[in-house]
Amino acid sequence: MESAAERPENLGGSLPVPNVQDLAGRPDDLTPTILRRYLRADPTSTTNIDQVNDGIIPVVDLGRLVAGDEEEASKLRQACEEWGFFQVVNHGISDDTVEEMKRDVTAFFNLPLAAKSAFAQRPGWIEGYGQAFVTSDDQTLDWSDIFFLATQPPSYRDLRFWPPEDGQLITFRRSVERYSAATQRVAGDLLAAMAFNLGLRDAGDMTCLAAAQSMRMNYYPPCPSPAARDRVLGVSPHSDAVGLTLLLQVSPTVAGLQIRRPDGGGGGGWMGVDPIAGALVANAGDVIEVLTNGRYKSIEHRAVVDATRERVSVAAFHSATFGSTYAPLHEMVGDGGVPKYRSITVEDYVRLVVSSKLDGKNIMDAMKVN
Ligand SMILES: O=C(O)CCC(=O)C(=O)O
Ligand SMILES: [Fe+2]
Repeated sequence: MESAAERPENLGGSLPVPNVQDLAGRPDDLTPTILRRYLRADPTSTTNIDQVNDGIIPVVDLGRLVAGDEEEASKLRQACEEWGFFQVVNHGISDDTVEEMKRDVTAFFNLPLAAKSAFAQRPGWIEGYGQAFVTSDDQTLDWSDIFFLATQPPSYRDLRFWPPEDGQLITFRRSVERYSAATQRVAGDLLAAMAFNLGLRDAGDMTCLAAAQSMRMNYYPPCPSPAARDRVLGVSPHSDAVGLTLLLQVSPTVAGLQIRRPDGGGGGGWMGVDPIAGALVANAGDVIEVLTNGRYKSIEHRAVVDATRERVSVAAFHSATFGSTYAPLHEMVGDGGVPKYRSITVEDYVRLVVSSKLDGKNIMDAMKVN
C-alpha cells in the first residue's frame, strides 16, 4: 500500500442548489416552479415497496465472523454473492459511540441555516454542507441535504468543515472521530472476511479498501406539499462508487432505504431495508465489483422520503487512499481470464465520480472494458 498522499486539489465539485430543509420549513413559499426541480416522472411513495420480500435481507454477526465461525462466513459469502447488501449485528461498536454520533449529527441538522452555512461546500470539492452530484441546472434534484466529511486517515480531514469544540456543537468532533474509527475497524474486519471467502492469498488486497473513509450525513425532511409528496425522492437510485459502505439509520422508526434486487427478484421492485436496532447496513460498492471482477456486485439503492417525519442517516464510505490504483485482482480474473473493468488511479476514479450524476450503475458502465 502506498502512503496516504494528500488529496489533489482539482477533483471537481457540485453546483449549488437550494437548501431542502429550509424549503420544507417554508411551505407557503414552495411554488410549483421551485418544486418542479424535485419531481420525478413516476410515483415514489413507499407503497411502491415490494412488501413480499421485506425482512429477508441477510444479517451477519460480526463477532462470530471474526471468531472464525464457518457458518457465519458462509452467510457473508451468500450475502455478498446474492445480495450485495446485509445488516451487521454484534459489531462491537459501543452503544455510547453510536448514540453520540446519532445525537450530534441530529444536532448539526437542527442548527439554524446560518450556523450550518458556516460549513457549506466550497466551489471545487464536495466536502461540507450542501448537495453532491449536481452537474447541470436542469437535472432532477434529490429531496435532501447532505453534510460530507473526509474522516480517515486523519491527514485527509479539513477541519474548516468540522464544527469546533468551542462552538454550538461541543462534542461533534469527538463523536465523529470515535464513530469513524469504530466503523473503519468494522469495515476492515468485513473486508478481511471477504478476502478469506474469495480465497485471496493476501487479505490486504481487500482490506486496503478500509484505509480511507468519508462520511455522508443525510437529512430528509418530509415534503409539505401533498401534491409533490409522492413524486420526490430523498436519494436517486445509485450504487455507491466506493469500496464498502456502512450505513447508520439514525431514526430507528423511520424507514427510507430501499434496494433493487440484483436479479430483479420480486418483480424488479424496490425492497425496504428497515432499521434494525443497533445494526449497521453494509453494502458492497462499485470498487468491490471492480476488484472482484464482477463476482461481488454493487447494488442499486435509493432513499424515499417519509410523508410526515424527518429521517437522518450516516453513510461511512470506505475506499483506498490516494496514490493507489483500482483494478480487477489477478486472482479474481484468473489465468487466461479477461478483466471486465479497466484499471484506474484513485484520483482519476474520484474525478470520474464527482463529475457524474448519481444515476444507477453509471460508474460501472464507465469502468467496463468494452
Ligand atoms: O439514507 C439512506 O438510507 C441511503 C443513503 C445513501 O444511499 C448514500 O448516502 O449513499
Ligand atoms: Fe448509497
